[in-house]
Formats: sequence, C-alpha cells, structure tokens
Amino acid sequence: MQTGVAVRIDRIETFIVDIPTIRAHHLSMHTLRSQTLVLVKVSCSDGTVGFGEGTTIGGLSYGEESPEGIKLTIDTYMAPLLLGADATRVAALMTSVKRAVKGNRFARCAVETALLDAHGRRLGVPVSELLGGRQRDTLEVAWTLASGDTAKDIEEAEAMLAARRHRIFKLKIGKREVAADVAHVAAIKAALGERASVRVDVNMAWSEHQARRGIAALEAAGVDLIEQPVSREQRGALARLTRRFDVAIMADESLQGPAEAMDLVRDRAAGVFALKIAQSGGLFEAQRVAAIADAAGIELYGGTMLEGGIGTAASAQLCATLPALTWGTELFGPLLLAEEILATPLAYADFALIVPTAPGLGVELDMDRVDFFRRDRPAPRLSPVRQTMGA
Ligand SMILES: O=C(O)C[C@H]1C=CC(=O)O1
Ligand SMILES: [Mn+2]
Repeated sequence: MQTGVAVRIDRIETFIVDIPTIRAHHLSMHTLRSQTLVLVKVSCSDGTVGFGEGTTIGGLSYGEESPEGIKLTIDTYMAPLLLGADATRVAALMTSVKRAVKGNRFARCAVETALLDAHGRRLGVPVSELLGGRQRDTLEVAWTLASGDTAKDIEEAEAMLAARRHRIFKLKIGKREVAADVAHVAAIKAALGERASVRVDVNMAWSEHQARRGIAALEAAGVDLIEQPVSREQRGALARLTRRFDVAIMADESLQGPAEAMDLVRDRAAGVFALKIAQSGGLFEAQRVAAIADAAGIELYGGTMLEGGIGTAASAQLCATLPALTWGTELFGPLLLAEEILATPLAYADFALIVPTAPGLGVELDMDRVDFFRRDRPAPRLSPVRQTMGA
C-alpha cells in the first residue's frame, strides 16, 4: 500500500450477469442465445465509484479469455495489486497491472474502464476528455444480420432502414459451404441495393483457398468489406488476400494490441483495423493501436465484443476521440440484449449512437436489474405450501 495517497482504491467487486438476446445470433464458431457480461465495480475513498465490463462471445469459443476466467483474474491477481493504491493515477496503475499480469487483455480492459469511469466522475468530465477530447459526438452504427435465415435477415434489415437505425449491415458467414454463404450474402445485397452497405465477417473460418473463391464472388456481389477471412495466425495469407483484391479487408481476431498492429502494418496484411477496446487490452492500448493505424494509413472501424451498456459506452468514449473512423462502428451490443440493465438506455438516432456526455462513461447501471441477472443470485425459495405439495 502507498502512503500519502490522496484517493485510495477501497474495494473491487466483480459479478457475472447472463442476459438473453432478442434472437439467436449465429456466428461461425458459436450461436449466442444469451450474452454473459463480467461487470467490475471499483469503490474509492472519496466516495467515487466506477464500473467496467469484460465481455467475450461464447465462453472460450471466440478468444482465450472466458467470463469465469476474467472474473478470477481480476479477483485473484488484479484486485490485491490495486487495493490501497492512488485511484487518480489510472495510467500508472494499468502499467503496473500489465507488468504483473501477462495477457488477459479483456480483464485489463474491464479494470481500466472502471478506473477511468471513477476518475471521470471525480473530475466531472466524460472519459473522452481523459483521452484527449472529442472529435465527434455521434458514431454511425452497423447492425449484424445473423438470424441464420436469408429472408428473416432481409426483413430485419428493411425494418432497421425504415426506422433509420442502421444502414450498414454486417453478415456473419463461415459456418456453411462457401457457395451457400455467397448466395445468402448476394441475395441480401441484391434486396438492399445502394440503400445499404453490406459487409461480411468470416470469423477466421476459411482457408486461404476458400477465401480466394469466396472473396472474388462477394466482391462481384457488391460487398464493401471482408472481415477476418482466415485464421488469426495466418498473417501471410491475410496479406496475400489484401494484395489480391480491391475490396477492403479488415483484421479483427488478428489484432490483439499495439504489437500486433505493428506486425500487421509491417506485413501490409490489412487495409482496415477493427479497433476493439477489450481485444486491445484497454482504452489506452486501443488509442495506441489507433495511432499506429493513423501513421500507417490504415482505416479504422469501431468494433464490438457484443458488450452491454458499460462496455459499449466505454468504446464510444474512445471512438469519439479518434481523428478518423472511416468505416463507422458496430457499437450495437445493448440493442441485441432483450433486457436493459442501464437506468437510461444509450440513445440511438439517425443511424448513429449519441456519445454520452455525463461524467465518466456517462451511463448508470440499474443495480436492481443487475442483481436480478447475476449468475450467483440466490435461487428463489419455494413457498412452504408449494413445498408440501411437492411442486
Ligand atoms: O466481430 C466479431 O466477430 C464479434 C461481434 C461483432 C459484431 C457481431 O455480431 O459479433
Ligand atoms: Mn469480427
């Protein structure tokens, strides 16, 4: 513990919440029917409290950190390091966390987010101001069509266009044969025409050979962007595909922080980076990734791990500070959840997310709702009458 600390970190709590989604969300590696969020609460000696979120997709099927692992890492390895330390030195705290805990980028992001939320509230400014200040107040937001059914996806896209909620659609492919996926995407693009940008995310499902066939057909069908067609380890294949095609190719799973951003730049392996705060290892690390992209002339897209309101607000605070966000964002996570856990939902209008302006992340959790969805919530007790009836 440091002495003479102005504001101490007094308490760090973590809880896992499971929230149903509005419909099944089919990805190449997993089908999501509910989403699991790890929430972090940091309480400080000046009375400020901050929240963070560590969220992945499908347990361990998307990445190397599971929700249970994120919670364990924070509780066992990060909290003891941070308790009693100066809560106002967020960057220094994260440097010491990074030194003591290797990898675990999602857990680091969750803790950093909570520290930044608390510090912003303490100073009375949004987190974007702690990151250098805003260059925009709204962020264009894509929607992912992933119902698993072409007709349903078209219907969903039409409803989103009519409501002026989204005009960029990302289609999740890679689960079926290449030809079946191409037919699905081409049918959706043909139905939407120039009214929408249609993009695909293969989530690493293709071999290089499949990708050559698939991308050629998708390019001809009018798709604008191809996300992570091959495995994250196959940077050479990603680079060859980027060189081979005119259509923009984006790195997602291949991009896990500033060092990998440098590798991708050196190999000219992608024209666009999916910038994700969790995958980068936090907001500061995401800013470093963005700076590398900027210097290298690589375009940016604000990605998501399908976070809830806390993680989405944190990503939005970061995205608001970027000089350019050529491909917009996909910060729609809370809209995929069937239940709201924020006291006031994030505001979406005119195809965009309005970046919150209140101090910290600019959002408040509804703790009664959070408690209701907590995985460790005590089971409701049966009434004595029902017990005697053997119910
Ligand atoms: O990019 C991913 O792979 C994860 C995520 C983002 C949008 C979506 O539907 O899934
Ligand atoms: Mn992706």
